[in-house]
Amino acid sequence: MIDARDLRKEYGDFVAVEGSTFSVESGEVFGIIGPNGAGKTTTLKMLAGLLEPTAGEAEIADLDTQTTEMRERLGFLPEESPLYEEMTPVSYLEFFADLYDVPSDVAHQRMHDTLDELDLEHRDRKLGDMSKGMKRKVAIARSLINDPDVLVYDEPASGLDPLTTNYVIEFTEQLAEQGKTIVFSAHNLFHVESICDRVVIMNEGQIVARGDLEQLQDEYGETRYHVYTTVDVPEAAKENGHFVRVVGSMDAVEETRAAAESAGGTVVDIRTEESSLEEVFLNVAEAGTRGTRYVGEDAE
Ligand SMILES: Nc1ncnc2c1ncn2[C@@H]1O[C@H](COP(=O)(O)OP(=O)(O)OP(=O)(O)O)[C@@H](O)[C@H]1O
Repeated sequence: MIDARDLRKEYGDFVAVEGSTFSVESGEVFGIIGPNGAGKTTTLKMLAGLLEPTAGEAEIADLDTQTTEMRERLGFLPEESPLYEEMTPVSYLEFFADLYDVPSDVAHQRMHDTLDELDLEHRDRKLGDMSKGMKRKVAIARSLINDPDVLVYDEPASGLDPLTTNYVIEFTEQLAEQGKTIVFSAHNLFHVESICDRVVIMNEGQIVARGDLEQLQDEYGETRYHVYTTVDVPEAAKENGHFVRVVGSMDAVEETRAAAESAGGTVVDIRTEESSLEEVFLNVAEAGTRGTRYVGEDAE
């Protein structure tokens, strides 16, 4: 559904995004994560046709992202979405429906259905008088007014309280269940982990790791084994009437078993724990940065 090939964006002599190649299948939820300044917003804006790549190209459903036809099939939610303060949610959404030539009866039904799902009241209140969470919901409704197949969401839950954040993340998940293809960036890796099928990790303008969570865990994470014993063993903690020692290898599991048996006890349970996306991310970030970021500098 989405094909990005060798995307590059330069601002003057600064390279914000370099050699970004990835594809997103129809119906997939695809996460772009990375530290501040990694190039996530720049990538998303190139996908949404709002920024022209310096080199490379992106296509959505075989349409170049710089074309109007493609933009009509896409819903973009910017990280910051300034809304027209004097408008109400209804007049604002009507305005955008008009831009997309959505017939007004269809637009009304659609906007109220979306606002119902988002639980947004006070639809005739001025946007300037609304809370940040309410404004975000209106911005989300705007991204859906043309009933797009593809959604590009930049930090959909940025700056929202935990309750509204959950609402927005669950809503995004529902959109995926309805068959929308979603590309989004987020700093909260727990959210990414909970709804993304695949992820790319960006650092300093480049994709430095990619895959589904299992692949990323295999490559950059570690398995921890929680070994439960009936007797105390070195480095064990007491837990619910047993002792538990957390180790990082099967050899250490066997050592723990031997220690328990020599103290007259046994191993009663072994549970495995995989790295979270957050740990994977930190491991990838620690693995190093690329060092050069300016046009003309030799890559290291
Ligand atoms: N218009 C611009 N002119 C010059 N540099 C820019 C411009 N827009 C972005 N940059 C730079 O490009 C780099 C990537 O920015 P981008 O906004 O894509 O990062 P990001 O990963 O989305 O960061 P964040 O997580 O902080 O939102 C940053 O170093 C930023 O300062």
